[in-house]
Amino acid sequence: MVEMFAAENGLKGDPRLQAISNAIRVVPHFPKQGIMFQDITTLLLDHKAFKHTVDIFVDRYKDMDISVVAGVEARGFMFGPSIALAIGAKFVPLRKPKKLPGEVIAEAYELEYGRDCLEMHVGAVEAGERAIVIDDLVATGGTLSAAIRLLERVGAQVVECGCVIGLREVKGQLRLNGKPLYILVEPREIDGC
Ligand SMILES: O=P(O)(O)OC[C@H]1O[C@H](OP(=O)(O)OP(=O)(O)O)[C@H](O)[C@@H]1O
Ligand SMILES: Nc1ncnc2[nH]cnc12
Repeated sequence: MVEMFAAENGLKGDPRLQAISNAIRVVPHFPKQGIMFQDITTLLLDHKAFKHTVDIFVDRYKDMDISVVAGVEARGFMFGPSIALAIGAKFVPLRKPKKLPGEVIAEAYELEYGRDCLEMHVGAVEAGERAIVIDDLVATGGTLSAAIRLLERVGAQVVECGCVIGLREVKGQLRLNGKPLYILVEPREIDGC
C-alpha cells in the first residue's frame, strides 16, 4: 500500500484538513446518474481553505529537491502553479490532446467509459529531474498513471503524486506502479455547503 492520507501522516487532528473537506461541494448525479461529484470550485472560493490546501503540499514538498511540478488538466492547473512557485520549481502542464502547440509526447489511459490521453511538451522536463504530479482527485488512478509514464519516458524521477481528494481504496493503486500517493481528504458523501 503506497496510499498516504495526510491525517495519518503527520497531520493527525490538523483542523485545516476538516476545513478543506468542508469547503468541497458534493453534487450528486453529476455529470451522470450515480456519480457523487466532488466540486473543488467551492474550495477555490474559500481563501483560507484554498491556502491551507496549497500550504500543506508546500510544507511537504519544499525540502525534497523537487524541480518539476506537473499539473493535470484541468483541475491540477488550479493547485499546481501555486505549489511550484512556493517551492521554487517549474510548472509543467499535462494537457488533453491537441492543446499544446509544440512537439509533444502522449500517453493514453483508460477512463470508466472509454479512453483519453495526456500530452507533455518535449523539452519541458529533462532526464534526472525530480518531479511531483498534482491533481485535484484520484478515482481509478488512470490519469495519474499516464502522467507518471510521460515523466518517466523523459527520464524524470516521479517522487510522489499529490491529490486533494482520494478514495481510501484507490481502485487504481496498482496502476500507479508503486509510486507514493499523498491525499489530503476523503471524498465527501453529502453536501454540507
Ligand atoms: O483517477 P481517474 O479515474 O483517472 O480520475 C481522476 C481524474 O478525473 C478528473 O478529471 P476529468 O478526466 O474529469 O477531466 P477535467 O478535469 O478536464 O474535467 C479529475 O480531475 C482527475 O484528473
Ligand atoms: N466523483 C468525482 N468527482 C469529481 N471528479 C471526478 N473525477 C472522477 N470521479 C470524480
